Formats: sequence, C-alpha cells, structure tokens
Amino acid sequence: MSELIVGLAGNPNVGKTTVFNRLTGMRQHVGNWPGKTVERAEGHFKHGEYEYNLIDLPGNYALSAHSIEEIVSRDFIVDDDSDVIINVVDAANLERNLYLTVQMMELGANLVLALNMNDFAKKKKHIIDIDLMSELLGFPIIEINAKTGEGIDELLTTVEKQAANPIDSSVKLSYGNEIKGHLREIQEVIEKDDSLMDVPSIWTAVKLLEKDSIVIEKVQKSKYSSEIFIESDKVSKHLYDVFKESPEEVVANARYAFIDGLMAEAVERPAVETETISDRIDNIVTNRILAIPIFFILMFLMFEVTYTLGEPFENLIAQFFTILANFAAGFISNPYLESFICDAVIGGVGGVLTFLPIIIIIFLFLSVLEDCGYLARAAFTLDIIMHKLVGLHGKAFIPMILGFGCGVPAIMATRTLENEDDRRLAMMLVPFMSCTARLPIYAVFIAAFFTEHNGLILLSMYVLGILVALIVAAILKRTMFKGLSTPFVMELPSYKVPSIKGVLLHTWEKVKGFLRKAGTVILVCSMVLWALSMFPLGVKYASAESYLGMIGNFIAPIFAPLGFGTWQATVAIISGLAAKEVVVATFGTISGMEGDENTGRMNHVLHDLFTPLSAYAFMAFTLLYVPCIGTIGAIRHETNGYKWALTMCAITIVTAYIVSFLIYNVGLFLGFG
Ligand SMILES: Nc1nc2c(ncn2[C@@H]2O[C@H](COP(=O)(O)OP(=O)(O)OP(=O)(O)O)[C@@H](O)[C@H]2O)c(=O)[nH]1
Ligand SMILES: [Mg+2]
Repeated sequence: MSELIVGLAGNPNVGKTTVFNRLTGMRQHVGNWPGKTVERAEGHFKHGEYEYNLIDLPGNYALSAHSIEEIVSRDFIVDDDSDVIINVVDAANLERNLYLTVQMMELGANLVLALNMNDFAKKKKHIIDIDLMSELLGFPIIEINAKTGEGIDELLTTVEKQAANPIDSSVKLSYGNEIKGHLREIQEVIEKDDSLMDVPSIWTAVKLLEKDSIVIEKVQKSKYSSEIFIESDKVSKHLYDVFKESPEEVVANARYAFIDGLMAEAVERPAVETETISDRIDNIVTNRILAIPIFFILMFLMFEVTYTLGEPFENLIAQFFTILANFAAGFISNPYLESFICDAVIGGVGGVLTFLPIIIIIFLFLSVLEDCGYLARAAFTLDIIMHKLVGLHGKAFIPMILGFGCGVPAIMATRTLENEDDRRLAMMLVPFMSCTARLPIYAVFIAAFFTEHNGLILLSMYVLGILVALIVAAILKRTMFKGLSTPFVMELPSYKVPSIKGVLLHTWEKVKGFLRKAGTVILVCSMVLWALSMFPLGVKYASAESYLGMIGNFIAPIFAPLGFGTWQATVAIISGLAAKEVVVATFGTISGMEGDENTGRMNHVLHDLFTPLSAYAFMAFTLLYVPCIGTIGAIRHETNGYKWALTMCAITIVTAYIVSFLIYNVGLFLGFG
C-alpha cells in the first residue's frame, strides 16, 4: 500500500469539512457559516491500494501572511510533503473562489479542483464548461456533491492519477506581458539561490511585491538577498509609475484579470443574475428595520418553546431522582454514606442533570439556526447597528454568537479575525455571551421566582449578555484597543435546509460534553462541597457552622451590596468557577435530597436566601463573572500566555460586580425589593 498525503483547501463554507467527514468517517464540525474549521484536522482512510492521510484545512480567501489560518494553509502547501491538494470550490461563486486557486497555482501546488455546490450554480443558471476550464488551468476538475457523495469516487481516482504524475500548476498562470516580464526579472535573481527554490520563484517574486513579511524574512537569509531586494524594489517602483497603484493592487488586479479571462471563456451566466430564494429571504431577514425585531422574536420563540417542551420532561427527571434518593435512603443504614449518596451525588449531580431536557432542546434550536445559515445573518444583523457605535467588526459577532453554545469553540473561532487587536477584543467579549452551562442556573431561579414570565426572563439574560458585551467593547475600543479595525465585507452563506443527521450530530456532541462534565467536574465539586458541609463532625449538615459555611461567611460581605451576601450564594459563586453548572450543584448539595421532592426543596432554600430582585442580580452576576476554567484555558492557549486570560478575568469580575450592583440598587430604588 502506498501512502498519500492530501490536503483539502478552499474558501470558507464551501464544503471542505463535509468532504472530509464523508471520506474519513470523522465528525469534524460542519456548519453553515464561514470560518468553522480553524485548526487543521487530520484523518485516515483507504481507497483502492492507497492509504490516505487527509488534512482538512481552514477556509481562506487568500494566502497572505495576515491571519493565522492563512499561514496554516500555506505552510501546509509549502512545507509538508503533500502529494495532492484538493481545492474545493463553490461553483455558484466561482469567481471569488478562484482567487485562492490562483494563489495556490503561484505556489505550484499539485492541484485537483473539486467543483462543489453545483445545485446552487444550477439554480443561478451558471453553465460551466468543465473540460475547457480544466484545460485552461492545467489540472483536472471533478464535479462533486459533498452532501450526497456524488463524484467523490471519481475525485479520489483523479487524485491518485495526479499523485503519480505531479504537475507544477504555476505554469499556466499568466499575468499579462508587462507584469510577467517584471516578475521574470525578480525571478531570475531568486533562481540563483537554490535554497529559495523549494517554492516556484514566481511565488517568491509576487510575495515580495506584496511585502509579505514571512517571505521577506526568508529572503533576508539568502546570500543574494541584497540583489533580490534591489530588483524587487526597482520593479515595485516601476509598477507604481506605470499603473499608479501599489504593487499589491497591481498583483491583485493581475489575478482578477486572469480569472476574468477564464470565466469569460468557460462559464456561461445569465445577463441578469436570477434572484434566488435565499436572496428573497435575505431581503426581509437582513432588512435594516426588520432585522433586529426578527432576531429577538426568533430568540424569544426559541426560549418559549424550550420551556413549554422541556418542563414536563424536567419534572419527570426530578421525580426519578427523588424516588432514587428515597430508595437509596431505605437501603443504606450508615447516615454518612446515606447523606453522601443522597446529598452529594443525587442532590448535586442529579440537580444539574434535571435540566438536560431544556439543554437538549436549546442545542437543537441552535444547531438548526446554525446549519440553515441564520446564525451568520444574526451576526450580520447586529453588525448593521453596532459597527459605528462600537467600532467592532461584524466578523467579531460570529464568535460571540457561537458563545451562546460554548465559550471554548467561540474563543477558537476568533481566529478568523485578521487584526490581532480585534481578535483579543473579541476574546474579552465572548465570556459575556450566555453559554449553555449557565442555563441550569437560570432554570433553577426562574422556576423559583419567575414562573410567569419564564421565556421573557430567559431572553433578558441573553440580551443582557449582548448589551454588556457591546458596552464593554465600546469602552475597551476607546481605551485598551485603540487601533483601527481592518475593513471587511461580511459575506453571507446561502440558506440551506439543515440535514437531520447534521443537526442530531451537533446536538449529541454538545450533550455528550454536558454529560461528561456531570460525571467529572460536577461530581467532584459536589463531593468536595458535601465534605465541607458535613465537617467538622457534629455540626448540622450544611449549616453556617460547617467548614463550607465558615468559608462562605468570611467572603460573603463582599456580595452584600449586590443583594446576596449569604454564605450559600458566596460558596455557589466560588464553586461555579470550575464550571457554571456547579452553581446549581452547590444549591442542590446544600439543600440535600431527603424527604421533599427535588425542585420543591431547592425552591424552598432559594426563597430563604433570595428575593426576586436579588435572585435576578445573582443570575446577572453568574452570567457575567469569570467564565469556566475551560474558557480561561482557551484564551491562554490562543494568546500563548496568561496576560490576556487574566485581563479577561479582571474585566469580567469588575463588570459583573458593577452590573449586579446596578440591578439590585436601581431595583431597590424603584421599589422592586
Ligand atoms: N446544497 C449543498 N450544500 C452543501 C454541499 N456541500 C456542502 N454543503 C453544506 O455547506 C455547508 C458548509 O459545509 P462545510 O463542510 O462546513 O464547509 P467548510 O468548507 O469546511 O467551511 P469552513 O470550515 O468554514 O472553511 C454545510 O451546511 C454543508 O451541509 C453541496 O454540494 N450542496
Ligand atoms: Mg471546515
């Protein structure tokens, strides 16, 4: 068996990961918005006599040195010994997609083009002459449908042929005589140095004109460096004199000219583009006036439906745990063991698991919204109003909206932001978005205090998170991150009917994560909390005299101005640092399970500790304060250090304190106490 190393490259949201998952049987994240894959994923499979090592690369529009993902992709093409690069292309947006193809040709990549999304191209009445185009480009083009698997087998056979006879795809590139001649002048000096010839000289020449920092650094090491720089400076100056444009623009225009020529030869398009259903829906959904109300109505409906559907199941699970606790209590004679099983395990972990149904339903909703393409529009919608106000890029909202699911992938998704400052700013904001781990907290408090307006109160938490994030962004943008954002036009993916399998898979992955947490972090925390509530020996379980009570009482005065200066609330907040669900597990452990029905018992305890107003302030605090360890770790990892992780912790704590203080005190003033 021979081994083949194959990379999947292309623009964002063209179906690369769909192809990858189909071939490898893996379950990398597929979704309908640009920029899902931020790290390369690797998978293995066999086809015929070949053993494939397939690498799913992040989506790119270009191969510049501006953003991490672009560097990841081009390093792969340059450094790794890949045999073939499959360039997945959206047939309905061929022109834009080919811009990347052309840059891979500059790199001389051994390419096979996989023409995907043909269903959309057909709807737009684009007719592509595949044979002609393949001849013009100099490498094979295969029509595929990543979703159904059509053409995939042919794609693989072609890849195998191409691996046996690799080509230098830079050969067929032509940038017009003027530019070609000048590039040639630079190329000749470059070609003197063998150490620079691991990539085609045209790539190095073009990148020098584009002032690519990484290529410049590499050339500096060459013994011909001064000669090369003199030549490229000379050409840059000359191009400017001739075209009155910067060399970067000249190069970009040359690429587009090549693509235009290609399109004119090989693609037939209607004179007036037909308006697709997607366009028609967008006219309404992203309409200046309607967009925001539609966004909130959709969110509100989502929460209402979640509650209505989830509640009966929630009660069932709660009853199950009560029966289980009573059953266990009847069996176990040792009072300590009984308390451990009933209070720590069933009270703590069971208390959190009760909310599994609403978590599943919310995840289902989010997955559908994501896969159909609405989530990307929601980001766009918020962009319309906030760009000027906050000075933050529309693209930054995608990670933020992802934060509704979980902070960790949301932090990873900030990689799509080109400007480092924008990226760090987005990382500071993601923790304010209400992730699903906060849901059990809201659920418990809403059940205890706000049953009449459950959907509305829940919506208000999400909106509070967004509002606070925007205000904090506006402040940070004027103090810490003064740099200008790079302008960027956000492109919208076309609407797609989400596949049931995809949605179920997404939901299951997330639910699995939640269950895993219940069995690990939440269980361990519940056990520690139980032990601290039990000892020193002889005190009443979970009383102020227990160790837990003593620790809580020591810190509680800090929270008194926010309306919840009790030791129980304090301990819940501290233990919530491990995972936000643990806040609920804490109340569960403290209130125990014996006797009363689960939620009833917890309600009782909560009513002793909170008023509706202080409960709301507490919910706001748990929404906004330091996110879980996982998110802090993700920021540390993404920024290579503790500085930004700690900055984020400081920002979130201060913000949470101020906001909760305002809610409680303004509330008191208005007579809500
Ligand atoms: N209609 C249609 N949809 C497709 C086709 N191929 C993929 N999709 C859908 O397109 C969306 C994007 O697919 P992904 O595989 O995540 O795209 P990607 O290229 O990996 O995107 P990034 O990771 O963001 O770069 C998903 O909703 C897929 O289900 C196709 O041929 N036709
Ligand atoms: Mg992908």
